[in-house]
Amino acid sequence: METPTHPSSAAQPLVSLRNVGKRFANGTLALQGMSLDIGEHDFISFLGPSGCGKSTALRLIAGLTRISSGDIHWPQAQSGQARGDRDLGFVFQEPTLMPWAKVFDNVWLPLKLSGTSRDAAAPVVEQALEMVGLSRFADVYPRELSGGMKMRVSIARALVTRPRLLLMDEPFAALDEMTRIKLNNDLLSIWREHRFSIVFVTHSVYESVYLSNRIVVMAARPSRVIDEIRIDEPYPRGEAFRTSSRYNEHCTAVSQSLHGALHGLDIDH
Ligand SMILES: Nc1ncnc2c1ncn2[C@@H]1O[C@H](COP(=O)(O)OP(=O)(O)OP(=O)(O)O)[C@@H](O)[C@H]1O
Repeated sequence: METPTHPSSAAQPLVSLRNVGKRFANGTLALQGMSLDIGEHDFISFLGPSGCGKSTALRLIAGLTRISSGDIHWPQAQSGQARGDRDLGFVFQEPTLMPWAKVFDNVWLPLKLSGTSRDAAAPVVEQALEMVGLSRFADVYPRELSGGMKMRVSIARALVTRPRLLLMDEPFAALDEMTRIKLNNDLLSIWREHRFSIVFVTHSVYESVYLSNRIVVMAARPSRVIDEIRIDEPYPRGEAFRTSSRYNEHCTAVSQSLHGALHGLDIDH
C-alpha cells in the first residue's frame, strides 16, 4: 500500500493563486480572496453550495475567464510564458463531443488544433483511449456510447496532450451511482499512474473524501474559501476505504465544515 502522495512542501507549486477575485460585468461578485497552491500530483476538490464560485475558480485557473483582482501564477512555467497550452486539460459536466465525428477524431481534436496530423497523432490518441478503457471504440460515433463512455472519451480528449493539470467541473454529476463509482475508481488509477494534478469540482462530500488528498470548502454570499481539509489516507483507495469508519469520520468532518459554509460560519479544524 502506498503512503499518501502529497507534494513536498519544498517543491514549487504547479499553480499559485493569491487573493484571486472575480466580479462579473453585471456586478456579481463570484469569488473573492482565494489563495491556493496547487502542488504536483495533488488531487484537490472544490466543494460548496451552488453559486459559491467553484466553476468560476476553475475557469479562472484555466484562463477561460479573466481575473478581476489578485494573481494566478504558474511558478514552473518558463519565464515570459504564462503557461504552456499543454499544461492543462478541461473536462466539463457534459462530455461536449462532436456528434458527427468518431471517437478517435474527438480525442484527436486538441492535437489537430495545434497542428498535429491524424497519422502523427494516432499513437497518442490510441494511448489516451487505452487509458480510459475505450481502445475498442475508436471507430464508433458518440451516439453509440453510454453516458459513462462519453465521459471517458471526454477525459481521453483532455489527457491526450499530456497536461500536468486536469480541471474537472462536476464531471460525473449526471451519471448513475454505479457508473459514477466505476469512473471514480478509474480516474484514481489513471491519476496515480500518470501523476498529473487534478482540481475537481463536486457537490458531493462522499465523492470529495473518496477521491481527494485536499478539499477546499467554499461558501456563498460572498463566494469564498472557508476551509481546507486534508484527507491523509493512503492510495489506492477502494471499497475497503469507502466502507471504513475512517471514511465516515472524514465525511462527517467535511459535512460539518460545509454546514458551517451554508450558515456563514467558519469551523475551526
Ligand atoms: N458569466 C457570468 N456572469 C454573471 N454572473 C455569473 C457568471 N457566471 C457565474 N456567475 C455568478 O457567479 C456566482 C458563482 O457562480 P459559479 O458558477 O462559479 O458557482 P458554482 O459554485 O460553480 O455553482 P454551481 O455549483 O451551481 O455550479 C453565481 O452567483 C453565478 O450566478
